[in-house]
Amino acid sequence: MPVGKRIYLKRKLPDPELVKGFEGIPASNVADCMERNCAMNPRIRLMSSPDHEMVGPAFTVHTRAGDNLAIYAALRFCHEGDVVVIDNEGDTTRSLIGEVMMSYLRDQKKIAGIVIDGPIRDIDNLQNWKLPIYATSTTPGGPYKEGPGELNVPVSCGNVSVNPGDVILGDPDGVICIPRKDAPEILPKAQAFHKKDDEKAVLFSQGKVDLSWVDDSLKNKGFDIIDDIYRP
Ligand SMILES: O=C([O-])CC(=O)C(=O)O
Ligand SMILES: [Mg+2]
Repeated sequence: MPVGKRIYLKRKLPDPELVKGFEGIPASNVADCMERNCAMNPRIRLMSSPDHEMVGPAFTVHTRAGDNLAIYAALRFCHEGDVVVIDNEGDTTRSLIGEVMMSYLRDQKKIAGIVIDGPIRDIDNLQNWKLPIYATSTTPGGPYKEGPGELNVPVSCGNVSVNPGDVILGDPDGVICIPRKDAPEILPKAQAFHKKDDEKAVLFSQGKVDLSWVDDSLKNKGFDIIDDIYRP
């Protein structure tokens, strides 16, 4: 098996009902149930205009920096409902994908979304699409198509480890990764957290909140509250 050029067609997949369960829960609420320790770096941001959250199992791509042969391979082998997650070795100089490839992924493969740790192009059209597209930036400079690269191996995307079949959740705040084996434990916690968070926002808006802990914390940490102006 040529390490660096392996295309795994199979992944362990999460229960589809479980994946569906995350729909409608803000990524921030789920992240809070994972000790706030699962969010991709904010360099990866929403580039399109979806009217829904992105959720689906990760179809992972490790591509050579600035090269999209492995992404073309993903076009062949990914499945409906997948979130295609692309590790581009941190390159920021070449777009990996544009409107042409995206059209195939949206209309033929019917993926749930795509997360690219690197630039894209053709943003004038893609920015209006409903397909959730996350990427770092844009550049007209295009990719090469030489390889190597691998599909459905562990990758690093936005500084987060993603395994094939992990649950990927994205909303306008950004993207998180919920490891497949942890997802059944996280879902009920996130559902409860979401309900409580909504209630908390209403109470805060009405001023029905006890903030005395802030005073205690400031005191314990040695803050100085000064009843004067700052003099440079
Ligand atoms: O040239 C490429 O490989 C990528 C591209 O612009 C497109 O998909 O529209
Ligand atoms: Mg193009």
